[in-house]
Parts: sequence; structure tokens; C-alpha cells
Amino acid sequence: KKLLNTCSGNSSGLPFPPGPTPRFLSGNLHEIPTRLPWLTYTDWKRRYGDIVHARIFGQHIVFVNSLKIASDLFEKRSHIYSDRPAAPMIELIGWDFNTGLMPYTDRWRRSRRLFQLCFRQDASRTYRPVQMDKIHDFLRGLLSHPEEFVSLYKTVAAAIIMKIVYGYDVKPMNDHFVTLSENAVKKLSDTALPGAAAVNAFPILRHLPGWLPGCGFQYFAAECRKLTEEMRQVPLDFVKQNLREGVGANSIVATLLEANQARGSSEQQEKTIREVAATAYAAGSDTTVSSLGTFFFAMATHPEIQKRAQDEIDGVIGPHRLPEFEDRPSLPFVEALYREVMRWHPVLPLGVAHAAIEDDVYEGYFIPGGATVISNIWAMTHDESIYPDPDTFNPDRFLTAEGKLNDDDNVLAFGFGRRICVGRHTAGTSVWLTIVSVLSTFNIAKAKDAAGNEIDIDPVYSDGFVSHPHAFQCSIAPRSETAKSLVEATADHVPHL
Ligand code: HEM
Repeated sequence: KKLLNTCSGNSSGLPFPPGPTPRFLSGNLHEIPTRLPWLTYTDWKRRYGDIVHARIFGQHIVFVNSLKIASDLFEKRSHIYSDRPAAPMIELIGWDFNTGLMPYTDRWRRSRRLFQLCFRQDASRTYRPVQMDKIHDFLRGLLSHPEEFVSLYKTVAAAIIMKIVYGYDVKPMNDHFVTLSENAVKKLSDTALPGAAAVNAFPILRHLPGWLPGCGFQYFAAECRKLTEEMRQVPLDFVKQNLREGVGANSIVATLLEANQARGSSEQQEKTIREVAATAYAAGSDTTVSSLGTFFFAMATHPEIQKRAQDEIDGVIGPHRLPEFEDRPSLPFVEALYREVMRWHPVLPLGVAHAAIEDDVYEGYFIPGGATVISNIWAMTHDESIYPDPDTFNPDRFLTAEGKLNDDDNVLAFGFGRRICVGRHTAGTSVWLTIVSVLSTFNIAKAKDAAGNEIDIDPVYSDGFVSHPHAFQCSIAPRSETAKSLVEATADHVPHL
């Protein structure tokens, strides 16, 4: 039975969407979960329906739980639903340069336009040699240090972006630029601390000096601003230095800086370039890492699926070469496996929050301007009417009875509408190429203890904005001597970057 919220607090006379009953003042704060929140919100979908309303203090939150409503609001009404929630803390800690967190303003438009130019489908094709080269480095890493597969796949995700964006080759361990960016990203996640949330709930707190009781976050914020400034500037200076020395001109930042110089060096354009570059790393590295984690986890726990993918690869590619991007259309099962990795545990289970620019009415429900509108990607990719038995990892759900790919190629994990992931073509290629390259050369299995018994893997994921599988052990071994030689031989390739 649906519980209707009262219409109090809005002048439209229409009810808010159904949802849990709010308490006086704090609203539904007591029901906001701290662990795996998407599971609670998906449970709300079962109780209240595909669109749910909650309130925290005065802030309205609308949860979109079905693909149909996501498409109606984020796509068909994108002029209303493309904003991001105002979060004073973001600006306070210096993260307002991030395209993905910017409100729907001209600054966002400039930034998004430049992003599109660099990462749209045809531009993203030109990065394939870099992706291939870094993935081959990764395969060689797996060969020599299979037990370090987690830090290796973290490195490959960072290495691809750093090379494409700045032309910079990250070091396998303790890379200075990567550490800088990771520290800045960690500070952003730390803003989930109660003190930080308090600033977002009460914007007035940001004007208080840091020495007032309970305002320690002012110091925290100043430290963050310093880090994010460095994160943007240090790699940019690296590119500028290279350009002065006449080397390393083959990167997004180098190309954009040169074009800007040729047009008379606009300061604003240089600022946008600096922001887009830093955003690409922040938005594109950790997200790719999470998909790769899910892939390794799924393969270690589903040997029969791994075997089917390897049989397909062997049949199409044979044992004498490594996969190339051009093989993609000939490998429907691998494609289905990729889609299932992206569906089974979406990287950002609650997407990135959108916000409504103005009041709206949807199916008779009132959605106030300023409401935070959350795309519950988890609920959509676990919708039993579309994906029966949704918790089971089963690539067959993307295949027809004849073994051909079905037309469900909309990867919901990349979000919606005007704010849809702008790096999705590049990201999809990195994840697919890593999957196919690893499967063609290695077997992934559960690790064994000293007595030879398999060590069970617990499917635990982190709660953060980007959700990762917790570290787990698995055994990774080359499939054959031929596979080993193919991987070793990649060291001799001269990349045509
Ligand atoms: C598997 C990897 C990735 C996943 C799952 C992913 C997912 C997402 C999602 C869910 C959003 C929010 C969409 C929305 O608001 O509805 C997003 C936004 C964004 N992503 Fe990705 N992403 C990935 C990789 C990348 C990469 C590699 C880049 C850059 C090269 C990138 C750049 C961005 C940017 C800039 C935004 C903000 C767009 C805006 O607000 O206008 N992402 N991504």
C-alpha cells in the first residue's frame, strides 16, 4: 500500500511522490542508511513505487527507481533535471572545478563542451593505441606479480587516463601525480563525515572561522583546497615544460594548450583546460578501477562463465595473437559479459545526484524546484521485470536464444540525459579491452590455502560514492606457455602513440 506524503509545504495543492513519513524538522533523517544505502532505497521502491520522495530538514529528495521515469525526467525534461544539488562544502574544499559537480551554469557548459570535444566517440577511438599499450603493461605485471592484481588494475586505470590527458607515463609504484590526485579524491570522500554534511545542511556554517567549537572542518577545508590546487597545476606544468622542450606534444592538454596559444592565449580557456584535465582523472580513474574489480571478482567466482568467454576468444582469435579492439563485434559472449559486469554491480549505484531547476509536476506528483533527484541505478539494473534473478551474474541475459547479442546496449551505469558520463566511450573501451585481454591470456580462480582448499570470497562492496569490491585474494595464472610468450612479447612492441 502506497503511503502518500502530505501536500503541506507546497502551494501546488498536489502531493509529493509517495515515501516514508517525515518527522517534524528532521524529516526522514533517521531513515537515511549509512551502509549500502542503495539497498535501502531499492527496498523503498518495493514499498512506495518507482518514484519516491523523502525530506531531510527542508531538503526534498526524489528517488528515481525505474528506467522509464529516468528517461521521462532526465532525458525528456532535461531542461529541468540537469542541475546538481548546491553543496557549499564542495566549493569550500576546492572541488568546484569538477565538471561533474558543477551546477547547470555557463561554466559547466564550457567545461562539458571541451570534454565532449576530447572524449566523444570519434575522438575516443584515437586513444585506443594508448589503452592497448597500458593494458599490455598490465598483463606483464600480472605475469610477474599476480598477487598484486588489485594494485596493478588500479595502476592501469590511472595510467590510461594520465597518458591520454597529460602524455604522462605513471610509475608502477608511488607515482607522485597519482598520489597527489588520490589524496585530493580521498579528501572529497572524507566530506561524507558528519561535520561536512552539517555544512551542506546549514550553509551559514561556512562563514564561521575554523577555531569555533565544532568547526574544525575549516582547517580540513583549507588543506583540501591546497591539495586540489596542486592536483590541477602540477601535471599542467609538466605538459607546459614538455612543450617548451619540444617533447610530448601528443596529449589532450598539449593539443588544447597549443590551440589556445595559436588563438591568442585566453586565460579563461586555459583555466577550463586545467579543470577538464583534472576532472578526467578524478572522474575516470577510480570508476574504471571499480569495474575491473567487479570483473576479477565475477571471474574468480564463476569459472564456467570464464571458460565460455575463453572458448569464444580461442575460436575467433586463436592462440597466436592477442585481442585487438577490432575483434569486438566478433565476440558476442565477451560483450555480454562486459554488459553484465557493468549491470551486476554498477560503479556508482546511486549515480551522481541531479537537481530540479524549477517546480515540476510528474504523473500528478509535485517535485519542487531545488529538489535533489537521485538516479537509483542499482534499482534499475536490479529490476526483476527486466533482469530476472538480478543478483545472479549471468551474461546470457544479454543474448538471444540463438546466442546473438540482444538490443539492450544502454549501459545504465553511465547515467542519464545532459549529465550522462562524458567519458563513457573511452571508459567502455578500457574496460572491454582489459576484460578480453586478461581472459585470452590468464585463468582467474579462487586462491587456495596451504591445505589446498579454495578460499571463499565474500562479495563485500564499499559504501562510498564509487563502490568497490573489498580487497580479495584470487589466483591468476597464464593459460598456457603460448599465452605467456604472447604477453612477454608485448614488451618489445614500440607503441604507435
Ligand atoms: C567505468 C567507468 C565509468 C563509469 C561507470 C562512469 C559513470 C558516470 C556516471 C554515473 C556519471 C553521472 C551521470 C549522471 O549525472 O547521470 C558520470 C559523470 C561523468 N563522468 Fe563518468 N564514468 C566512468 C568513467 C569516466 C571516464 C573515463 C571519464 C573521463 C575521461 C569520465 C568523466 C565523467 C564526467 C566529466 C562526468 C560529469 C558529467 C557532467 O556532470 O556533465 N567518466 N560518470
